[in-house]
Amino acid sequence: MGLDLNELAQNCGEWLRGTGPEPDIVVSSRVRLARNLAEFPFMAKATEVDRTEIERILRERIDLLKEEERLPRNLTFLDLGELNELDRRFLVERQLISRELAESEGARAVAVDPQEQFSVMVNEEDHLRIQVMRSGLDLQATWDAANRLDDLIEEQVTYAYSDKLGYLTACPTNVGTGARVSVMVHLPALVITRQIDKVFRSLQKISLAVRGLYGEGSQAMGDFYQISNQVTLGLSEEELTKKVADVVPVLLDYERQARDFLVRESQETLHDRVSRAFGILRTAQTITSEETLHLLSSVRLGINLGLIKDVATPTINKLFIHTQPAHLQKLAGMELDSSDRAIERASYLRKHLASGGDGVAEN
Ligand SMILES: Nc1ncnc2c1ncn2[C@@H]1O[C@H](COP(=O)(O)OP(=O)(O)OP(=O)(O)O)[C@@H](O)[C@H]1O
Repeated sequence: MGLDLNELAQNCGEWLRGTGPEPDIVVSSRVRLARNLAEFPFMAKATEVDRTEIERILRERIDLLKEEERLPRNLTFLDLGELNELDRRFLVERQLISRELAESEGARAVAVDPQEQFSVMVNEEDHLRIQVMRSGLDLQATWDAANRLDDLIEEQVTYAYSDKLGYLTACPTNVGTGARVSVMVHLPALVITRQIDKVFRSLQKISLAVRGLYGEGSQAMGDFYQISNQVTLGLSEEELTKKVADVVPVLLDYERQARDFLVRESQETLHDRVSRAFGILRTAQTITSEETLHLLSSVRLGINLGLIKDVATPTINKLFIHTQPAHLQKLAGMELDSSDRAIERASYLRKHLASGGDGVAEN
C-alpha cells in the first residue's frame, strides 16, 4: 500500500499541529540517529551494487517488522529514484528527507508514516538516518520513540560499532551516539529586541549548535531556529538529551521576557507590526516565500500575545510549510514558475486567512 503524496500535501505532519507542551515557542522536538551496516563500506566508498543491496536489506527487514506488527503497518517505503523532482522537493519542505538525499543519485529511499512522526532515510550521508519528530517540547518521548525504532532495526541487522567509540558514522562529528537531539523554536521577540546573537553565542559556548529552519547551512527563516547538540561522543544518550532539554526553559524565559518588554515598552509599534503583517498576508496579490515567512512570523507572535484572535497557531504553522514552492505546486496540481507561484501563494494565503480563520474561501 503506497503513501499518496497528493493527499499528504493537503495536511501537515503531527509535529506541526501545536499539540505538545510550550507550543507558542517550541514548535517541535526531533531526534535523529546516524547508523551504518557493518558489512558495507561507508557511503563515500559504497558502489552502486552496495547501495542497492543496503536498500534491499533494509526494506526487507522493515517489511518483516511490519508483518510481525512490531512496526506500524502504515510505514511506507518510498523509492526516491522513482519520484520526480517536485515530489522530492516536497519531501524536503516537509522535513521528511534532506536536500542532499533529494539531490543525490543512485539507490536511495525513505520510509515514512502518514502522521510523519517517523522517517528512516536510506543511503544518505550514512546508510541509515532514523528521525522521529513530535509537536512541542517533548524530548523524552521523542527520544524513547527513536530508541525503540533503533532497537527494532538493530535486532535485524549488524550496525557498525566499536566498543571504544560507539556507533561508527561517515562524519567523525557523529561518532559515538550518532544522535542529534533538537528543538525547533520560534524566537521573534529576541530578534526584534536584537538579543538573538548574544543568546546564540552563549549556546555555542556550551557546545550547542544553532541552525536555521532547513538545517545545516540554512538561513534563519521566519525567526525559527533549531537548537541541537554539537557533540555526540563522550556523553550518553540520556546526558545528551538532558543537555538540550536543560537549555530550553532558559530560552523560553528569555523569549517571554523579550515579549513582555515589547508589550510594555512599545505596544503601539508591536501592534502596528502585527496588524500590518496580517493585513498584507490577507490582501496581497503576489508575494514571495521570503516575505511570507517574515510576515507569518509577526502574525504568529501576534496570536501568541492575544493581538490576533481569529486565527490559531496551528493554521500559521501549516501556512509556513504550505506556502513553500513545492507545496504550492502540489496543492495547485501543476508546475508553476516563480512569478505564478507568487500569485498562487498570495491567493492561498488570502483564502486561508480570510476573516473567520482557516479554510474560509473568498468569493
Ligand atoms: N526540532 C525540529 N523540528 C522540526 N524539524 C527539525 C528539527 N530539528 C531539525 N529539523 C530539520 O531536520 C532537517 C535536518 O537537520 P540538520 O541539517 O540540522 O541535520 P541532521 O539531519 O540532523 O544531520 P547532520 O548532523 O548530518 O547535519 C532540517 O531540515 C531541519 O530543519
